[in-house]
Amino acid sequence: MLVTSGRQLFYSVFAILALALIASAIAWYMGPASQRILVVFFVSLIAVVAQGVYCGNSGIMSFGHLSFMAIGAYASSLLTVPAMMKAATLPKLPHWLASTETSLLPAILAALVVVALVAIITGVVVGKLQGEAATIATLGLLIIVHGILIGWRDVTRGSGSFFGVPRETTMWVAMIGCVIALIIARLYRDSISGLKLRASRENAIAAAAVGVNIKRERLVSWVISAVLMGLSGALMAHFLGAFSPKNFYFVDTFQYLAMLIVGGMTTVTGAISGAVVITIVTEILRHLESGFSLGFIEVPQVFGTTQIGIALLILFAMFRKADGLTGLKEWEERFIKPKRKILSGASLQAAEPDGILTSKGMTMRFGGLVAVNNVDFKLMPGEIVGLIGPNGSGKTTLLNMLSGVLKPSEGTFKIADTLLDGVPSHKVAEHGIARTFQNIRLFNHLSVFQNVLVAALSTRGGKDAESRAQTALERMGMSKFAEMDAGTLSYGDQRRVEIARALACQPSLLFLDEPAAGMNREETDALMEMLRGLTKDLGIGILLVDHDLKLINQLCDRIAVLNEGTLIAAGTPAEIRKNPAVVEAYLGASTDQNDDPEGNQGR
Ligand SMILES: Nc1ncnc2c1ncn2[C@@H]1O[C@H](COP(=O)(O)OP(=O)(O)OP(=O)(O)O)[C@@H](O)[C@H]1O
Repeated sequence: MLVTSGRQLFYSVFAILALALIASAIAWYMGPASQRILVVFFVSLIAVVAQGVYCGNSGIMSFGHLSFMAIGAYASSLLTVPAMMKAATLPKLPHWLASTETSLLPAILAALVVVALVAIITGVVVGKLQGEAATIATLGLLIIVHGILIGWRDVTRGSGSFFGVPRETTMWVAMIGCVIALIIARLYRDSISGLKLRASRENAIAAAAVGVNIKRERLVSWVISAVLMGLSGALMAHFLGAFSPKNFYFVDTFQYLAMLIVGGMTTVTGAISGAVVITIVTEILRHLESGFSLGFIEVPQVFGTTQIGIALLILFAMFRKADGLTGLKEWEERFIKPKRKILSGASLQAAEPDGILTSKGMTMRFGGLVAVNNVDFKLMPGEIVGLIGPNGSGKTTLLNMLSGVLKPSEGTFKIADTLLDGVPSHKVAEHGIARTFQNIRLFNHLSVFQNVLVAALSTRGGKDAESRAQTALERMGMSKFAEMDAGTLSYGDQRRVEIARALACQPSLLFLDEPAAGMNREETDALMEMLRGLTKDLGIGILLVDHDLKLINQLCDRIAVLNEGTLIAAGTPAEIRKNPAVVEAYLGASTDQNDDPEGNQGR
């Protein structure tokens, strides 16, 4: 399923086809030299867009993707090189491989299967790592595969040239391959998997909290990008006719990444723009590299002019256009407004009305600091419980444990009879717990609608996702902002969108971490009404952390008080107001609670 407007996709695919055909027609008219440049451009563009599928959507830079290009090149060439040639140049090949001689298409398909298998294995390993560690692992992959290619002489001819490959990548073959790759990359970006991955790139903790299985989505994009990379390698091999491991190492990695960075990592538009700019600059600099005359002065030959020029271009892009020349949006997302069908309102009723949360002995230690100490706690659907305490008393840490963001040092918690301690955040979300964050964690560069849709798609098996997303936005009064980027909204609206995103999960229990922060009194009162509605109409149980004691007192059925990580009191608002331990710890011993029955001091 695709999650973008059909209109936008139609224009995108149409533009890809039109551009490819126009470029091919011009090159065909201009002759063989132009056609050769265009073949290299098309094949390079496949590699760039392939890297974008992983790097752009996941936000993790990969230095290792040329390994897949190499595997695609060698695997397909081993199948297409004539048997007689193989007998002469690779005498130690296994018999079945030495005698196999296929045409280009089956060879490519077989090579892509090999690439996909290697990608699945390496993807599982790389997927265990985060951020820079994952990037370094991809660098390791590049070096390992390069080493294998050099060492496996019987199959690859080592560091020597692998020659005799039929030159079957014509301009039209390269064009078809490129168009297929671009369309796959574009469709992937707006597939359910692509959207979830982009959400995790924006904010991994929030994505997991709404049910996104980030490891799985990264693996999917890794495999798709590897297969496209393999296609690029196979086509490159059958264009060059001869190649060696150094064609798939650092220099070309740098070249393709430069195209991606300069154009814009996250879009197909960016990949195309980057490939065009770098190809033109490379062609110009290559001509200048051997020296040139300015009329009055002779500029001598300078080796490395091309690489230096591209590096300067990257620096320029980093300083002036950090998101690349085309930014974070596809061209059609900027110019063509999506049309959404209004779907009949899906119910956001608590999906597990008997999903009672019970925790026992919850403890969290950060080194020597006990942030939460042996806390027992209960929350039922349909009730609102306030969690209060001075700054640093452990409220957010408790919420983080109960939502799977942090693994408790000790203690257990369960929903109904299902034990959840140690369960990752995305699985906790599937059991009916949704949350918002103290420091707003929206997917800033996704639209408001996409923010909420990700949550709906990732929970309840994705059933009625669009309809749930629309209903959640309506309930929070945010429908009017649906197509705006979430990061551009005011603070208060961002908090409302975060609650709408949590509601789209159709939770039984909702944790709100300081939802009224940044709101004025009027907005806070409206929020209070809205939260009451959630418990009454939908039967959702709310755990509310806030320093606004007026809000807590007026809204909550029960209040739990933490001090220095320990639960010091629990009871009705009236009981808590009279509790001397609370007054002592929370309001300060000198404060007479009767002076302020609304308890506004803690704000
Ligand atoms: N990831 C972490 N690593 C180390 N210490 C942490 C971490 N998270 C929280 N702490 C510490 O644990 C204690 C409890 O922090 P927590 O944020 O849970 O308190 P809080 O009651 O939510 O505070 P506030 O009301 O200011 O939000 C603090 O001393 C804090 O510095």
